[in-house]
Amino acid sequence: MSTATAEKPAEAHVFEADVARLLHMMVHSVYSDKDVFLRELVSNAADACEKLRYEAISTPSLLAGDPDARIMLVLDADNNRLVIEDNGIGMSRAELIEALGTIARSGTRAFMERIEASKAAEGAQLIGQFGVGFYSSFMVAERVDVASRKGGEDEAWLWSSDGKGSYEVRPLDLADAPTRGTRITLHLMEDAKDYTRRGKVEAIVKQQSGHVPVPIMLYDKPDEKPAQITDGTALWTKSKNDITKEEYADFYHGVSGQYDDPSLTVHFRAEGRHEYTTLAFVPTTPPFDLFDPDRKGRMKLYVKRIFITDDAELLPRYLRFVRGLVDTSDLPLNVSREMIQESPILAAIRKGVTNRVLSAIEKQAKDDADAYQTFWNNFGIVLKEGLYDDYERKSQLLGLARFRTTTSGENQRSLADYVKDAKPEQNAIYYLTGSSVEQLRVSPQLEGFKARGIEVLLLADPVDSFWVMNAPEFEGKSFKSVSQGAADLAQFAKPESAEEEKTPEAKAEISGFVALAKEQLRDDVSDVVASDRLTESAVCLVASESGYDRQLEKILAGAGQLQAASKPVLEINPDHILIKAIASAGSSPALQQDAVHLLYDQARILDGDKPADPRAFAERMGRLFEKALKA
Ligand SMILES: Nc1ncnc2c1ncn2[C@@H]1O[C@H](COP(=O)(O)OP(=O)(O)OP(=O)(O)O)[C@@H](O)[C@H]1O
Repeated sequence: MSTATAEKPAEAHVFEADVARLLHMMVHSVYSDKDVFLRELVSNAADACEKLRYEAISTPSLLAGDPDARIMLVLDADNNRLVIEDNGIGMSRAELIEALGTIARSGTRAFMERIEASKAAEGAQLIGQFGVGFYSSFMVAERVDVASRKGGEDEAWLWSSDGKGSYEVRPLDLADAPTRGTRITLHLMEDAKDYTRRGKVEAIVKQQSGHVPVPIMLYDKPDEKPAQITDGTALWTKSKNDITKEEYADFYHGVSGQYDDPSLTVHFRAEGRHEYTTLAFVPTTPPFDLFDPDRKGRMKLYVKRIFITDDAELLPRYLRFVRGLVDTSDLPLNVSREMIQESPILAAIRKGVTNRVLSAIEKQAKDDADAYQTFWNNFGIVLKEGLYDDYERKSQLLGLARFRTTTSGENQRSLADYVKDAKPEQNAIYYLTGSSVEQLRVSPQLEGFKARGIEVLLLADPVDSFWVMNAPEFEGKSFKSVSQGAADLAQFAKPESAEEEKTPEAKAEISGFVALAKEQLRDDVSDVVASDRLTESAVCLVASESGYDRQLEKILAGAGQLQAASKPVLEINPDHILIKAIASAGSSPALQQDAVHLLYDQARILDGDKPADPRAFAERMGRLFEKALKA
């Protein structure tokens, strides 16, 4: 019996504003690679088949007489149409409206900003990554009809749109709908007629979607017999030796939605206590969502080749740039959310996969320094989160870390390099944190270290301030900030141009100066000390031995997480000409006082801060200029 197509009129809906904007952009931007629409539709069709397989575990009747998943591509050159049909889960009326009228994903706005600013090629890559796949069909079609019947239901619906702001949904006669699943008919634009050519479609599908785990059938014409063009064998189940580099790359494109080639491929089968297969890739270019606040990984969990979830956190967050999957036969197919979180089997799998991925990265570091450097430039900042997060693997991760240092120039050095070149008497790894390497390089705190030839790590990523606090020793050496506490430089031989002994008068003048500075700056600093840290600059600020590192304090204050900032210590260079001159200017106390405050402000500016009181700073400068110019 026919459904009530005639009785129920089509309902008109307007696209959610974001969808309308997105569609406008898709249609009006000239992407170099329109072929991606096919990859997106085939991938949705495959997902729908996987969802059905999953649902059928608890409700076998859903498969009713048609148990084998398939995707059908029908070429219809006479009518200028291309049809993509699957016998998967299908969509109800509400699901059609929800899935094809809105954009559920949170990253959409960011996507649109990126796509508006992007070049053609990048735009095409972004489509897949942001999960706006279906809408890409409007790049080639002037009208798209989606006929769908949800598994187990006895009604079917037709969604239809020209992509220009609105769409219609109406009931569909069951005879005109797939028995189960979704049929998408693309009414191709004049310049997209080529997508009815067998050669073209077959080549694109094999290249882009050759490894989707559902067989794909191609019909040359609507009523002809189909040919199977891909066999639906999951690539990861094949032996490594039977897989070419290109096949891995194709698979990676599909699983990641990225268009670059993987820089590392990790494929292994674990046997023994737990059985699972992992196929994981490290991208060459960083995925756009690397710094999403949720820091979620994108590894997919399969059980016996059935897709279960991409939310199983199969790798620690600091490896969230890795894309791929784990397929295990050790979990039941109806594994629940709670089970995913608590399963000891998954915990063991997580550990195993993490170890394998890290060893592959370690191997690359050892065997191919250039490739590893690129890896580190892309992902080092994320991997370093593990130095903070992953207690067990801190030492291993320290071994992988690379740093800019006072001696590295534009290169980066490992801690093993650092330790190898350290002074024999040196028992610490010195570092300085800040907001940019350029600023750190000219920091006065480094002078005494540079003068004595002691290398200092320059740490400019925000995460650096956190992990160094609890970093374990590396090859017997602990981490020590050069901007905190005493500089412990006395143990190292002084440079050749060391100062001669000071006269008692000179010593008295310096102590007088220190006393004056303490008195004048008592509200700003916790102490004023003469030190051997400086060789060129007159002053610098350091954190007290017991307080937070200066940079960490700034980060915490910026995030509103600091109750009360601690006062820094002002260190002075007793050999500096300016200090000597001010110290001996006892006959002009007003000038001396101004100079002390200006020195303090100078130290703040060198630290990347503003003067403590900009107005007072300007006035003091003014007085000093006046005096100097009148003299
Ligand atoms: N053939 C289909 N069968 C069933 N549902 C589908 C089909 N095609 C699309 N959908 C539904 O429409 C939604 C939107 O699809 P779209 O391609 O725009 O994004 P997505 O598939 O969610 O994201 P991504 O492309 O990143 O996987 C899907 O999540 C799915 O619920």
